[in-house]
Amino acid sequence: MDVRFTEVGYTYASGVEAVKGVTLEIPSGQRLAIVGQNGAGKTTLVRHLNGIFQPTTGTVEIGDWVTKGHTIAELSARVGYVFQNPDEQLFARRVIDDVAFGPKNLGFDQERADAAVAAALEATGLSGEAETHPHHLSLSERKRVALAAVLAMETPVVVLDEPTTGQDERGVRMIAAIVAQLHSEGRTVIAITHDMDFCAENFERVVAMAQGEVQADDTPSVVFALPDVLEKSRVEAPQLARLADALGWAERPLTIGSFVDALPAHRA
Ligand SMILES: Nc1ncnc2c1ncn2[C@@H]1O[C@H](COP(=O)(O)OP(=O)(O)OP(=O)(O)O)[C@@H](O)[C@H]1O
Repeated sequence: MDVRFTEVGYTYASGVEAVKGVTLEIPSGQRLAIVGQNGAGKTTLVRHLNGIFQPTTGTVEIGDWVTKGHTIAELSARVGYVFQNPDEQLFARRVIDDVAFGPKNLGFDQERADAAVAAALEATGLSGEAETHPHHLSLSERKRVALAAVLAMETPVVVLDEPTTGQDERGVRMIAAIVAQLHSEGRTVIAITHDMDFCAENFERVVAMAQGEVQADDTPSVVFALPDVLEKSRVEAPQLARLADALGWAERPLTIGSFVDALPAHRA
């Protein structure tokens, strides 16, 4: 399902203008990463997608719905939103109840709900924790419970706010596999991330933000080669690009695959 921000502005009651005139058209099935320094307006922007925020100016559309005409409950059938902090999202005494809440609420029949919950627990590596109290899990596991709770809702749009923060290598790989799976199912994935390696490996489009505005909007190869944008958004290029730079290479591979491909040309 496609998503459209048109000239979106958002000003907090405090007077902080957190988002200024953002226009983005995100086609169905795209994987889009939003990057930028703390306070750039990333979270404020994506919170418009599930109706938590309504734009002060402009419009936000999810498929054929303008968010202003729909409740948060209605929007939750189209947009699954995984909070940066799982403790803002989880409330049940057992992992399985947190994950089953969304499908039940959306009116899935029992068979579909059970299958969706089992698949979400499996994808997040939590099948063995179904009966556990979320508070007995680590923060990184609770983040995966929050992710599972959204996956189980099978929404056409999935928003991930800092999905890899606090995850170990295995957790990051699990999340990358989930992004790939969502993509293969034609679902739209929008993620905020500070992890540029994760961004370069898993997303075909990067929006860099600073001070509430879009500074660049292109493929990772283009955005990570714009020094002014990186500086203004306080973003560093992925590690492999910095390694290539340090080695004196002209090209800037962003992923392990492209680095390996470039290697033979540099063997003396
Ligand atoms: N509840 C709020 N009330 C007033 N101002 C806020 C509120 N939440 C955020 N802001 C301000 O809005 C601006 C954008 O913040 P936002 O959290 O959207 O940025 P961000 O890019 O998501 O940052 P981070 O990477 O830290 O999550 C900042 O100046 C922030 O201080």
